[in-house]
Amino acid sequence: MAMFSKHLRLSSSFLQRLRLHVTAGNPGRHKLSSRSFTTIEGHRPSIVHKRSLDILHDPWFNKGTAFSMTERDRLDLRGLLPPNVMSTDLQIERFMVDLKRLEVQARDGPSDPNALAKWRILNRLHDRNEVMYYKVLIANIEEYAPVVYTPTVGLVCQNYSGLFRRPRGMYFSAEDRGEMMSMVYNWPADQVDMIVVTDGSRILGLGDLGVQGIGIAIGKLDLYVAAAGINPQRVLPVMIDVGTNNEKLLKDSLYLGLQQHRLDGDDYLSVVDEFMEAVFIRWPNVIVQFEDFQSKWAFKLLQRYRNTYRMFNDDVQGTAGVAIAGLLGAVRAQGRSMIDFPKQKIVVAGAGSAGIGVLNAARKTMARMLGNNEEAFKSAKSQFWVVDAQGLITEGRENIDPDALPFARNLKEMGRQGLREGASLVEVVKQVKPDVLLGLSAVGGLFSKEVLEALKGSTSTRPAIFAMSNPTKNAECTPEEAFSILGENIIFASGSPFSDVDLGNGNVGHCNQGNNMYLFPGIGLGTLLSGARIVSDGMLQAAAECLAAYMSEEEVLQGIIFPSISRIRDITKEVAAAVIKEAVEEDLAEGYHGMDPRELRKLNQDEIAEYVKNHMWSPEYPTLVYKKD
Ligand SMILES: NC(=O)c1ccc[n+]([C@@H]2O[C@H](COP(=O)([O-])OP(=O)(O)OC[C@H]3O[C@@H](n4cnc5c(N)ncnc54)[C@H](O)[C@@H]3O)[C@@H](O)[C@H]2O)c1
Ligand SMILES: O=C(O)C[C@H](O)C(=O)O
Ligand SMILES: [Mg+2]
Repeated sequence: MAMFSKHLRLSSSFLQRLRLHVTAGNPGRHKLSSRSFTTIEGHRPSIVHKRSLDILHDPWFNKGTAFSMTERDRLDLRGLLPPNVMSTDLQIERFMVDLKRLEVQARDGPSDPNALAKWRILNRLHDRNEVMYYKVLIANIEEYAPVVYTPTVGLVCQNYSGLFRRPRGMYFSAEDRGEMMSMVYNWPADQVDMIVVTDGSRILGLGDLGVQGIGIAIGKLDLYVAAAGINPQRVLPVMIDVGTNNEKLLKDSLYLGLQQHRLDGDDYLSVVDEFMEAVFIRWPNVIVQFEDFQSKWAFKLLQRYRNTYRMFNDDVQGTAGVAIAGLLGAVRAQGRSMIDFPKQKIVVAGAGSAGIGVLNAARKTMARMLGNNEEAFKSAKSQFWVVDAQGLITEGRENIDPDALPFARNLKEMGRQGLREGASLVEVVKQVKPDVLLGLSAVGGLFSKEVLEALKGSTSTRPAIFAMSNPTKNAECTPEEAFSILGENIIFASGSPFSDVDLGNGNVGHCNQGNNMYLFPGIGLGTLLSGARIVSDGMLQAAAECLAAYMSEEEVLQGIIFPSISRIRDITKEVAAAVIKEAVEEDLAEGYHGMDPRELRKLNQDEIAEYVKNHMWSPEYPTLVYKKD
């Protein structure tokens, strides 16, 4: 209680400060009828309490050369900008010419040497004009998602100390213990819908990058805005800095984070607990996405918070859903029905947060198809062989990780199969002859020539290879390697983007991007708009099934099992609608702003889709109106 009143005091001084800042039209005040929807994220004027240079330096309000002359007069901007008033289109064109200047030498494949330079140009735009930034990103998502997101975001995190200019997001460090409840009021927005938080301990497949991991939270939230239409004023990237075990960073005098080894045990938990309590006190309806936590904590934190808070872990749960959709697509691509999935033999390389997440979800999906009982769940286990850094995981493993234990193979049975504890990946592939080889190991090139040669013995009519580790150099193999060794009759997906492969006979080997980006934005948006108190297994399952069903029969037969990223806004809308529907069915939905749960329950499928669409923010300049304090 004492803590709470301290807060309220801080909160009122904070509010005063905030009044100096922003009062963008509050969409929450609009009452929705269940049958007629107004455009919520529409184009009402924004009231501003500042003028002149303060506006030009504010990325929320800045329009740069696009300010009309009347608006320049109204806001005391005349003379502060070059006189030529530009249309938004011209403004974007001028920016794109600058960005594309790097293109000449940048067309040499996925490891684009100018990627970091492009990120810098885009980041500078993000800092000075939010609307324009998202307009550029959404209109060119295929080209620039790989810059603001995987793989370039990995390079950005690795070099963050050098790239850091203007802060973005919040940092909660071990030194802030006891202060978080008040610190959280230092953030200027009264409404935050989405937080992506990391502790920087496992950034993509690049290991512990400490405080520099904030880049991944920023990149994920860029996709929340671009794909899910979450209003960029209501997203918050967060870094929980409990130290780093990266010896290089500990010795680097330019490192921006706490230079101490990571907290562990109860000390670690107390920091994360305090952070969760603080953000949910200030923003009770926020959704917190956990991102790139080392496996050791990923599962524990998920279990600790998932029944109390609106949160999910993207690497465990988002990845699982995307993999399930891909695995079902791979069955369909063999010309078989999805219900044949429980017959697939699946070898998984990697038993970390992502690998175990996928295994648990795949086993449950098989069990559901086999009758959804204990027996079905038991028998589904026999379809998986899991290989980690120490080889095949069996019950003979000493100090086995409890999360991997359910997938440990029986030693005797393995003996009969010609395998043993710790058998190498190539041995496992040779003996098992799997339908699917799925990598979440973070080891680039793990699917070596030898492993891919062994996969030629697969009993599948169309073997599937999922090289899901990120970024690009950590992919277990490239599509060129896969298609050149196994021929064209395979399904290929990678976590980071690769180009399709010219097979030289007029055919193209399709490279799918199997990345959790196809689910997390829709899971977040659906949870937000349903007002579900928690993110349930059923909601996650509905999201995965929606993605699986999104691809047409024709596409799947061509080996296209995931949509192109250019369709990400559309797929996200559908995923969000599926999540809302499930939340309503499970009686978890508590509504959102003007849409109360009873009204939500009355909506049919099309109306839910419309409700989602109308709540997606689009980058358009609002008219600014000055109001004195
Ligand atoms: N495509 C996606 O959407 C997606 C989503 C999440 C994670 N990932 C990627 O998955 C990778 C792993 O993430 P994580 O959180 O599970 O990491 P992690 O560190 O928790 O797990 C890595 C696992 O790989 C195993 N491994 C290491 N060397 C191996 C080897 N030679 N052979 C077989 N297994 C080996 C380790 O023993 C461990 O079990 C990362 O590269 C990450 O970027 C991709
Ligand atoms: O960030 C990505 O591209 C996917 C995933 O969350 C990962 O950790 O690799
Ligand atoms: Mg991740």
